[in-house]
Formats: sequence, structure tokens, C-alpha cells
Amino acid sequence: MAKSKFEYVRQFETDDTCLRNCYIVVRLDGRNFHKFSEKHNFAKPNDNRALGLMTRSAQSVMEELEDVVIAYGQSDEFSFVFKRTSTWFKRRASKLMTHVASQFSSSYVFYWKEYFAEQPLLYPPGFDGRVVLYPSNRNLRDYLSWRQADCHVNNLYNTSFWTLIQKGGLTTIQAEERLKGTLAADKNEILFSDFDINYNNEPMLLRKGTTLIWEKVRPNEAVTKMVKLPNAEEQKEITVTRSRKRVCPHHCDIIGDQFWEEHPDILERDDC
Ligand SMILES: Nc1nc2c(ncn2[C@@H]2O[C@H](COP(=O)(O)OP(=O)(O)OP(=O)(O)O)[C@@H](O)[C@H]2O)c(=O)[nH]1
Ligand SMILES: [Mg+2]
Ligand SMILES: [Mg+2]
Repeated sequence: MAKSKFEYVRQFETDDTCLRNCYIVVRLDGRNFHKFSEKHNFAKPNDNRALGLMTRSAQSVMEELEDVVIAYGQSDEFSFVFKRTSTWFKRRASKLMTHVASQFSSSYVFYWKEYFAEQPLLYPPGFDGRVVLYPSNRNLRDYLSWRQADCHVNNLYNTSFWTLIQKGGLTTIQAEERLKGTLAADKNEILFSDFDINYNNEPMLLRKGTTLIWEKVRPNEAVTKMVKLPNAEEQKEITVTRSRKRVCPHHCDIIGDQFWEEHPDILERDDC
């Protein structure tokens, strides 16, 4: 078919292919969730319904989009890591990012009621997205460590801040003043001596965030299949076992080596 005279406009499209061999990370973050959390009466400092919904939406992303090997989330953000050899959507950054963002956003709305039964969704939430490439396993692990360290720092601050208000009767300004210049050890000490709270006993979900990975379902599922054997006229029924995988949440440390040693299949070799 002859090309139309308008065809040339394609040349304005820019190439956004992600560099080969790199892990492709898509990070989403809730748009203006400070306001969204207020309007929807999120519990302070952490709302388990909101965290559950974020995780459910991230699970949906992993189930629908190929090649995401691990995802990590906390607060209003989630990072999705595509395997470094992925050729999904020809590694086009815009395609990968928009698919992740739209699948996540629609899931967030779709599953809202399962988590926020009595609380209506008042307006459509949005999520921004960015793509970052990491060329080595060390860089990728450091990226995930950075996000988990951020989770820890924020959660320790928020836990101390809201404890001072909710249990200590301080105003927000007084609580801010009390925490100004304090180090992690000071905050631990405030929680422990003033409120009898051992921060290390706070739920792992809140201290460590949520890591999603693919895991084999045990026992392997047995399915019956009709097959035609070579050189045979009729079909025969045989039983085959299929190893199914599903996305499983973990709330553990991913900064140290243990997690990676226990799940050696997540990372690909650096010399691929
Ligand atoms: N009460 C409550 N608030 C939450 C919870 N999770 C996230 N938030 C709110 O969401 C905000 C997320 O921070 P940011 O992503 O830095 O800020 P933002 O308001 O979303 O703004 P942009 O991301 O720049 O659009 C926090 O500051 C909280 O106000 C929660 O479990 N409970
Ligand atoms: Mg945000
Ligand atoms: Mg955020």
C-alpha cells in the first residue's frame, strides 16, 4: 500500500530503547498522597489497608506484565525490576513505564473496595513513573537497599512523631520540635523510655516494606491431558505435573546477603 504523505511524522518519534544487559527499574509513586491519605482517612502513621492495596496492585502488575522478577514497595511507592535480559516491548522505556503505571493505577481502583470497605474512593488517584537502568547486580541491590533504608528512616521518624502526638499528647509543632536534630538512637530511646515501645518489635511490614517475588507453588499441580502418541490412532489420557509459580510477599531485610542467598534465581549473572 502506498504511504500517505503524512507518514513522515513517524520520524519525529525518538528512540527510548533501554540499554542492553541492564536491569530496568520502573518506580511508581502516588501523586500528592499527602492529600489523598488525609481525604481518605488513612490511619497515622501507617494504614494497613492502604499498604495491602498497594501490594495487591503490585501483584497484579507482576501477574499481568512479563519479566518483572522482583518488586519492592513502601508508603505510596513501588519499584518493579525487569530482568536484565528482558526483550519485552523491545525494551522501550515509555512502553514499559506506562504499562506498569496504568496496570497499577487501574488495579488500585479495582481492588479499592476489598481493602477500604466502608471508605468510598472520593476521586481517581494517580501515580507517576520513572525508569532507571542498573548495569550490575551490585547497583541493583544498592538501589533496593536505598529504598529499604528510606522506608526505615521514614518509619522510625513517623512512628516517633505520631507516638509523641497520639500517646504523649504533644501538638504536631511540639513533636516536630522534640525530634529536631535527633539521631536514630535518640528516637529509639524516646519510644522506649517514654512510651515502653521497642521499635524493633514493630511489625516487619512497617519497618522493612514489602518485597514481592515469584515462588513455586508446592506441591506441583497435577493435570490430566489428552495426548496423541506418535504412531497411534487414538488419543490417550496422561497425567503431567506442572510447576506453577505465584507472586509471594516478604517483609524481610533485603540489604544484607541472606535474602539473596536464599533466592539465588532473582539475579542474573553479571557477565550475561
Ligand atoms: N496517614 C498515612 N499517610 C500515608 C501513608 N502512606 C503514605 N502516606 C502519605 O503519603 C505521603 C507520601 O509521600 P510523598 O510521595 O513524598 O509525597 P506526596 O504527597 O505523595 O507528593 P508527590 O509524590 O510529590 O506527588 C506521605 O508523606 C504521607 O502523607 C499511610 O499509611 N498513612
Ligand atoms: Mg507520592
Ligand atoms: Mg512517596
